[in-house]
This record gives sequence, C-alpha cells and structure tokens, in this order.
Amino acid sequence: MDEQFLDLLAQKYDTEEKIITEIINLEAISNLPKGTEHFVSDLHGEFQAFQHVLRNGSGTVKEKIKELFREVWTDQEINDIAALVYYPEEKIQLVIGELSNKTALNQWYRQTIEHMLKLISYASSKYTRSKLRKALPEQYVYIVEELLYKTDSTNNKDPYYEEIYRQIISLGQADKLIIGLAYTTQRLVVDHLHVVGDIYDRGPDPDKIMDTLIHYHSVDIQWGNHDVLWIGAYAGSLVCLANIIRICARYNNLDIIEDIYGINLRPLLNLAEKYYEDNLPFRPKLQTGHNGSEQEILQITKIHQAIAMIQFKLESPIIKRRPYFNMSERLLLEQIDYDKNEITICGKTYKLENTCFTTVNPQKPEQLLEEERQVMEKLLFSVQHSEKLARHMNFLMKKGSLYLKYNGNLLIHGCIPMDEEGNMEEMQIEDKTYAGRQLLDVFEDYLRYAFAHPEETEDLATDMVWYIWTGECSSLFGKREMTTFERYFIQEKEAHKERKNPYYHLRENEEICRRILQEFDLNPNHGHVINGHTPVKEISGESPVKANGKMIVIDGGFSKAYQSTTGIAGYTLLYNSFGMQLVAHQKFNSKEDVLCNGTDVLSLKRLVDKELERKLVKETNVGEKLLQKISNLKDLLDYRYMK
Ligand SMILES: O=P(O)(O)OC[C@H]1O[C@](O)(COP(=O)(O)O)[C@@H](O)[C@@H]1O
Ligand SMILES: [Mn+2]
Repeated sequence: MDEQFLDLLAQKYDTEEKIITEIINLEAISNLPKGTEHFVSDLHGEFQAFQHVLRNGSGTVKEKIKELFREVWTDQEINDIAALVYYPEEKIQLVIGELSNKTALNQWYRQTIEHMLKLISYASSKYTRSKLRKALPEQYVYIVEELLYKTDSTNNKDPYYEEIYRQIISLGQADKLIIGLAYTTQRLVVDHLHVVGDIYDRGPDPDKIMDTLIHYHSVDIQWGNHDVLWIGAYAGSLVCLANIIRICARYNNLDIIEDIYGINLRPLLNLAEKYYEDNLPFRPKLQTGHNGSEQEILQITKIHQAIAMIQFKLESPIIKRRPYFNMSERLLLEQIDYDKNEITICGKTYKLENTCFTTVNPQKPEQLLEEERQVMEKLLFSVQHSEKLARHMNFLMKKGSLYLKYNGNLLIHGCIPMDEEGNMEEMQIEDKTYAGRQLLDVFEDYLRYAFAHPEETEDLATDMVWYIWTGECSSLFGKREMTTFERYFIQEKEAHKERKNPYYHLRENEEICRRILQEFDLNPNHGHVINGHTPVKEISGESPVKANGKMIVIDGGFSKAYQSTTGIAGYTLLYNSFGMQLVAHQKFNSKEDVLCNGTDVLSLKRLVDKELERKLVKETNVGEKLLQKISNLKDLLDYRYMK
C-alpha cells in the first residue's frame, strides 16, 4: 500500500485506538442486513401521486405499523397513524379540530409520541444508532434518544421519563416533535431511492418532483427520454427546446415554462397570434382542474402549432448534417406536395389534414422565418438563464446517468438496442462503430459534453442529445421512428405506428436478459434488468415480471394520460434484505382522501425474488466500499503499529 496514502489516512486516525474502533464499527455495519432500495419510474410530473408513494414507502410504512400494532389496534387506528406518518402537518390539524378540549389533545400528544417512538425503534432495528441519529429531527435528538433507549428495568426512572413527555407538551413542542418523528419514519423505511427515468413532461409538477428529490436523503436517477429532452434544451439544442415547449402546450402545462421556470413566452405568443388559427389536433389535452377560458385555449392552440412547425423545420438540418443518424426518411417537410396537400412516407402517399404550413416556404421548407429564428434565440437565452432550471438540470446531471449497475442489477429507462437475433445493435458515429454497453457509454459522454458546453448549439454532442430522444439506436427511445408529424396531420392510424426495437419482445426471453447482464459485467444468476418507459398493460394481461424473473418493468404509468390503457396507476419495486417485491398501485385520488377516509389504496405485492439468506450490507455496493476502507485501515494498523 502506498505510504503517502497511509500517512494521509493516519492524519485522521492518529492513534491505534481510533483505528481499531473504526475497524470494529465498519465490520459491524457490514454485517447488518442491507437497507431497503425503492425503485420508481415514469413519474411524468405527477407530483401528488409520487409524493404519496414516497411518503408511504410503497406500503412499507403501513406494513411496519401493522406488524407492530395489528394485535391491539383497529383498522381505523392503523389508518390514522399511517396518515399521520405520511402527512403529519395536515393530520395534526385535523386531530386538533376534532378533539374538543385541551386534556383530550394532550392525552393524544402523549400517546402519539409514544407510538411514534415505538414505530421508529422498530423501523430502525436494522440500522446503527449513528444512522438513526442522523435521521432524527435535529433539535430533538437528545430527548428522543433518552426516550428511545430507556434501559432502566427497575422503573426508578419512570417519573423522569414522564416528566420529559409532560415538558414537551407543556412547552408547546409536541406538534413539531411528532412532525419530525413522522419524517424520520419515512426516511427509515427506505434507505435509497432509484428513479428509473421520465420525471418530466405530460403532468403538471415536474419541478416539485425535482425539489423533493434534491432534498431526499439518498437517490440516483437513470435519465428517461423526456429528461434528456430537457437536458438537451438547457444544453443548447434548439430542437429539444422546441419539443419541450410543444409537449407543455399539448398537455396544457405552459405555466411550467412560464411561471415555474420564468421563461418568457411572449415573443412566441406574438408569432403564434400572427400566423395561426384554431386547429383541432393542436387543442391542448385538458385535465380536470386545469380548464382554461376559451381564449386561453385558443392561445395555447396557436402556440402549439407555432412551436411544432419550428420543431419540424429544425429537425431537417440535423438529419442532413448527420447521415449516420439514418433519419433521411424523416425529412418530412421535403416530402410534402404542397399543392396537393399530400405527403409520401416510405413510398406511401397520404392526404394531409388540419395543416398549418403558413410559415413554410415549399422551396426551402426547413428555413425558419427570421421571426421564428429570433423567437428561438430569445427562448434559448431565457432557458439558459433560468436559475431554477439550472438548479434542476445540474441535479439531474449530478445524480443521473444513462444506466446504472447497482447491487448486481442493471437499471435502465428504455432498452438495450438489439437486432432480431438478439445481438447488440451497432451504430456508426463519425468513423467508428459502437454497440451494447460501449454505445451507451458513448451516448453518455456526448450528453455530458453537450451539457458542459451550452454555448455550442450545432455540434455533434448537442445533436446527439436529440438523437437520444428520437433516434432508432437510442437506448432511451427504443423505437424506429417518432411519428409526431403523422399524428397531427394524417388520419390513417397505420401512419402513426412507431415500430419498437426487437428488444421489447426479446426481453421476454431469459437467455437474452442473461446476455444483457453479462454485457454489463453483472452476474446473470443473481442480477435483474430493471426497466421503465413502456406502460405495462395489466388490463390486457401483460405481466411486469418477465424472462423468468430476470426482467422487471416498473413503468406502471403514474401518468394520468396513460392510466386508461394500463388499468392501474403504476408499479414500484422494493428490494430489501429478504428479496424483491413488486408493488402495484391503484389510482391515487388525493391527499385529502387519505387524510380523511384513510384510503391508501395499495398495493398488491408480488414477490419477485427471495434471497436464500438474508442479504447483508457487505454484499452490496456500499458494503464493497466499507470492506475497502476496512482493508486500508488494517494496512495502516500494520504500517504504524505492528512493525
Ligand atoms: O401520447 P403523447 O403525449 O402524444 O406522446 C406520444 C409520444 O411519446 C412517446 O411515446 C415517448 O414518450 P414515452 O417515453 O413516455 O413513451 C413517443 O414514442 C410518442 O410519439
Ligand atoms: Mn420514456
């Protein structure tokens, strides 16, 4: 071992006792059961449903409450304390409103604090005291530890403990303490969160999800195609920027752009007012609670057309300057017969309907009007100077990656591009060819480069971010083409079809999944591929667990827009020391419903994989680091004290 390194380490561990204490501590931690991992995906801006799943740990909170109190409590009592753990601030207010006098309320405080402490003690049984301490409400650590670690079997200290409770209540601290303990419980039931992509688009509150993730104790993100679109916009890709605005217009969410991220849409609106009229396929999808006035809807419809046409124009030059993107079939504006109002795609001619081509010059269809160019320039400036967007995008980059190997599993939002035979699909980029893991690594390198160079807007890295959104070899898109244009302007459904990468039927096959795991140097006997991206149509009998358990698809569609096709409101996955469990969620109504009626409609659990022996920290990624640290400390011990 390098002596310089050991000398550095010795600065921190400067006595034999310190080294030994740390070795004992780390060895002990390595032998604890592994913490619970929680996997969610395809949140699509649905903050309310997401935060509910996060707060209840996909049912883990209630499970712990039941294990502890089932014998003595009614269902109502169990629901009440569960709601208190999920939404403590609101639940306390409800209780205060219900209880008629101070004595009753104080009694409730006294009992509730005791119950919460029992729950915390139970939920933290597999953690060290130090880890629990870090999860406790900071200002009450001392008091809570006194109450948690009562060791007196003679009851001599009973009056002392009673006095602590009395003081907490009489000093008006009970609310704050209970709220703190509720958050501690939430934190204890889930050790680490994985978000397997698609935080953004369709739903109303992606920013709130981002803020929640930023404050979450332990999280990683596997980017989804929609997240990459937002990263691309921020990194200087005008076509990605046009896309995010188009999708926000389509889902009646332009206030995310304007009010939340502070991006001025006025220039775009002016352009839209000048060139566009009402047009059915561009009317926003309205969601309950978001219905605007007729005039607002008309404005959005116009913006939607303006930005969609800019998007289509911006695609052409990229397709032309990157022949290896293999997208020449998508030069759609050039395939239009503007006199006949027809388009020919892959040799087939279709009639165009509801067109809005006033800004298109048939001789040079890709050319932006000077006004359009200026609008995009202003929008990009605004996007790149939004403080909030910068914060959210930086966090996505810091915690995110295209795929992740974690505790033996492979986490990926979309797919591993393959050919029909199950070989890794090759893509040529400039003069090199890549496939499988190498291709994904190259995609990620380009994406990181583009993000680091927001001033470059037409370089390969920036174009590549758009390719990851929509290209046929993208590991996040997983389809041959994105038929956005066809869906707006062509009636025939056959033109709307987006052919999926063979991966999506091959992934049913265990051998293929084993091959994928091997491609990523993971043990195929133990590992799983964990996927998001494609809604699992439980309604039509599709199973989220595939390939003899090697493949787990957890996009259950938090997205309201997709719930009618899936029949449920999402899958999440839990992986604790006993094994993996898939949780199916029913549609989430509202927080109020949970608070008042105790409806916490979970969740059918399905065992995916059971560990033969309880899995310990030392067998995990974190454990690997601990074992390395132990080995370093042992070297230090030899070097300094055992000569
Ligand atoms: O239903 P919408 O919002 O029009 O979106 C459809 C588009 O979204 C995509 O499905 C991509 O989004 P997902 O990652 O959510 O699947 C495209 O393939 C398709 O063209
Ligand atoms: Mn997706």
